[in-house]
Amino acid sequence: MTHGRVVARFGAALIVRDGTGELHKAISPRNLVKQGPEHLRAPVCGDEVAFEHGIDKAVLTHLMPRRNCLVRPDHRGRPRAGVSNIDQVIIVVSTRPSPDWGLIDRYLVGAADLRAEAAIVINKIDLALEDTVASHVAETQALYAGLGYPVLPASTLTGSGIEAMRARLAGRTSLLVGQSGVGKSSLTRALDPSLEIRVGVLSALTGEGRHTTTHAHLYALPSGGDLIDSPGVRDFAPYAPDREALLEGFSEIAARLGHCRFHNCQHRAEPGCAVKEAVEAGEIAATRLRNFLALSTEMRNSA
Ligand SMILES: Nc1nc2c(ncn2[C@@H]2O[C@H](COP(=O)(O)OP(=O)(O)OP(=O)(O)O)[C@@H](O)[C@H]2O)c(=O)[nH]1
Ligand SMILES: [Zn+2]
Repeated sequence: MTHGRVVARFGAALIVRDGTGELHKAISPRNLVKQGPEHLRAPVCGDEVAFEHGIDKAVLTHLMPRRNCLVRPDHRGRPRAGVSNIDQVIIVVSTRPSPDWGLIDRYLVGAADLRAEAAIVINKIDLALEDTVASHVAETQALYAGLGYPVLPASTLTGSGIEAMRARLAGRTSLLVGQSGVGKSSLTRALDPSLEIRVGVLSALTGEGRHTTTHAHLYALPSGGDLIDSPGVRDFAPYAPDREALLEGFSEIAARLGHCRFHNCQHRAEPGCAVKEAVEAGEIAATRLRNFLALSTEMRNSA
């Protein structure tokens, strides 16, 4: 029996990496996992597995318990397991398009929902910007670093910040997320210049090149750590509303709850609201409260 990790999945076909880094084509028996919700039984990218070597394909024998699993609704709204065992969510924003704080806050809650760490990369710092954009970027850095999140400025063009990013990714499994055009693909290539060749190896193994751009992949970085690139989850938001994750994603607001005059305070217009007072005192950013209230409402409505 060999221990391995699922690096990609195409329908029933899996690619599993063993401890030496060698890739194997594999299949999973239907009844590999007999208990639990249907959508969590099949192996996904990121899973730790055990397998036996078969005649032309490896055959999975065990699916190890997951540390976490990103669940997303499919096109019919049913839950589907995406990728698993994520230690860290890397939220990529850029100077152009300029950082969207609503999106950052949503991703932070998503990371908390996974019980994963979060870090923010501000890409394209090489661009000369108008003053308003430059100050918004500086505010972004100050706001989120002030909340305790690592914030890493980077440029795939000059290579600035790429080493710091490698250090941040080493020794764990990270998921890159961020809106279209911020430079996720460029960052992935900057982190691992041999990536294109390795994508080719994967395509050759599966015989289906086009899948490599539409399916989740787990890449071992030469500098250490694994990077998950998953086109389907780039815009992920928590699937199942989770109050605990919301509070963890807004820890500075969570710390004030329970200090308002009214125990059922909605933190909107009530007198004696400790959260609003903190905003007025400049201790909580107004946008953070706005995003917190918007996400709370969203979660209540979908609960
Ligand atoms: N000036 C500058 N441009 C960059 C940098 N990184 C990426 N770009 C450019 O930004 C554009 C988008 O980069 P991508 O890497 O495709 O962005 P992405 O986030 O992967 O986009 P999607 O695939 O749509 O999700 C491309 O034209 C890149 O050349 C950078 O550091 N500086
Ligand atoms: Zn209040």
